[in-house]
Amino acid sequence: MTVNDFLVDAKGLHAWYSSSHVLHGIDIQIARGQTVGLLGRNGMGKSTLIRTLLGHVTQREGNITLFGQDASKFQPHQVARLGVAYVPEGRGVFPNLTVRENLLMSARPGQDGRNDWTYERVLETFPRLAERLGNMGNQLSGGEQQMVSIGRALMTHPELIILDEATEGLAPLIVNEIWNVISNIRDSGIATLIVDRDYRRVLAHSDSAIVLQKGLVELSGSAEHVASDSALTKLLGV
Ligand SMILES: Nc1ncnc2c1ncn2[C@@H]1O[C@H](COP(=O)(O)OP(=O)(O)OP(=O)(O)O)[C@@H](O)[C@H]1O
Repeated sequence: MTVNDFLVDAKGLHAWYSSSHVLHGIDIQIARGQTVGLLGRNGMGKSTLIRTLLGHVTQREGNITLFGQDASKFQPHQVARLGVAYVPEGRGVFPNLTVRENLLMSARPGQDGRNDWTYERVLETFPRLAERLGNMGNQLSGGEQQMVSIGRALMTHPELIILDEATEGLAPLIVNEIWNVISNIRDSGIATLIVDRDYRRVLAHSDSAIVLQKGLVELSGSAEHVASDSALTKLLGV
């Protein structure tokens, strides 16, 4: 694999919130089309790692290469422009825009002109949304908001989608639907970084995984390797 095959190649990442040192030298790589699971107990630094890669955490050190470019000092809009879509914890749906407006607001073709995730395809993928196109964001259930958020991300034709706790607090049937969509995304060749509490499902849907403990990578490798490591359950506190 050549260097350019990595969409994300970050080395020695440190991050702080004021004087609180949260990431202590993390390496993470995501190859084109690859799904990477990011695991760790609460407060171990998963969201901070994501927000550091995206440029939201400004007190940071280390080297971040995104799509072959030095992005160590990039701001969030520069990262988004490269083709990185972020589905944040809490979903980020606009409450006073309709489902239709939420989906269409940021739609754009991919870097290479790719336009396969059309509005129609998103509605086929999430039939529930097709029934609620005129509803406001704040009239949607948590699951529907999550679907809007993922649909909107797909309509930006990203090379990489980052899903932070996409199934958090959702009913089991909706959780299954979201995981099916995650499989479809993977099959369609979009790289994905997934954070989710259900570590078994994360590992079943990932090519590789990294497990954080107190801002450091304690375990990493292929999903099979991580799943079979006897340290895993202890690191996750399960
Ligand atoms: N905005 C912030 N200001 C100060 N400290 C923060 C902030 N966000 C997170 N932290 C702290 O940074 C550490 C890492 O938090 P982070 O949210 O990255 O963990 P996480 O692994 O994503 O856990 P969770 O699943 O609970 O979100 C924690 O100690 C947390 O309290």
